Amino acid sequence: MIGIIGGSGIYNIEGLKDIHWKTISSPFGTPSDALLYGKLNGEELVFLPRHGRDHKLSPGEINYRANIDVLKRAGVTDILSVSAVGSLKENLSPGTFVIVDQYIDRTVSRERSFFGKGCVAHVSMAHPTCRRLSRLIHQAAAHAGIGTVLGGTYLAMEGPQFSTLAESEMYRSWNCDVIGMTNIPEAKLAREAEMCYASIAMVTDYDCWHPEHDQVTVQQIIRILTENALKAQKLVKEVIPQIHNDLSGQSCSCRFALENAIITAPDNRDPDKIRELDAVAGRILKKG
Ligand SMILES: CSC[C@H]1O[C@H](OP(=O)(O)O)[C@H](O)[C@@H]1O
Ligand SMILES: Nc1ncnc2[nH]cnc12
Repeated sequence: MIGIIGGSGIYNIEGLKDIHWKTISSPFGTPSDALLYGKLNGEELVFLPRHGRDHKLSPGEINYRANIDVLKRAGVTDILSVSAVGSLKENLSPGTFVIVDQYIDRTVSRERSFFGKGCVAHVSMAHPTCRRLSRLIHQAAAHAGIGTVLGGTYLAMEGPQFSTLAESEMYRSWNCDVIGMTNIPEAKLAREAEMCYASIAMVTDYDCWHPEHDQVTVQQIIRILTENALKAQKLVKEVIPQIHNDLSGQSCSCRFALENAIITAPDNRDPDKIRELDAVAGRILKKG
């Protein structure tokens, strides 16, 4: 099952048929919204608006753990994240789609793990997005005549305020490509939940560092997103069947991320914590 997390400006999936909203509860609290189930060209998917349907949650208020947990409970194996980002590179102009492959985490006040307090785990984040899914998106986009940049480092900032000029310059000196506020902890939690996660970052602005461009504003972001909405929807439509048909997903390493990650011995694990982890870590915990 494919799950799409829609960011700013993406509050539905066009052409989705047989739709219904379903509220799924999570031991990790309240997710951003109910899940929208539907079929796109006959293939079932679920959609979750990251900030809620009415965009009422700021990046730091989103319950990322609950979001990933309910997607896992819905049977989602592959997550496509769609996000608005600022550009930190001259050549990544507004309108460019970047398929993110690295993150630098500068967020400060978010729950970033399902584990701890009774069951400790350490997963690898060396390659934080799914390379298989990312390649499928890149190929499907090319097939649809949509140019995408395969690979790019996303600087995850806390927000909700945009960066200062000094911060923006510092992130540029770190060779980051794009900047946003939401992909972390989402990508970390998807990895802990053994789900494939890929991120389509749509460049909407040059943040505040570019001498020939005004500082970023929400109005500017929405204008660029509206201009690119069709392209994003087309890309999603193109890639869904490719993901469905890719049988190699079943053996993708993302799906086994917890294989050697839990350090707390079975006898020492807190039963309440284990119950909380029933969906995200069910596969591995059943093994004992
Ligand atoms: C409305 S602009 C800032 C906002 O947009 C991005 O969110 P998302 O990744 O959900 O598209 C950015 O990270 C900020 O949260
Ligand atoms: N410049 C920017 N900084 C952080 N998040 C963003 N989302 C879109 N543009 C952004």
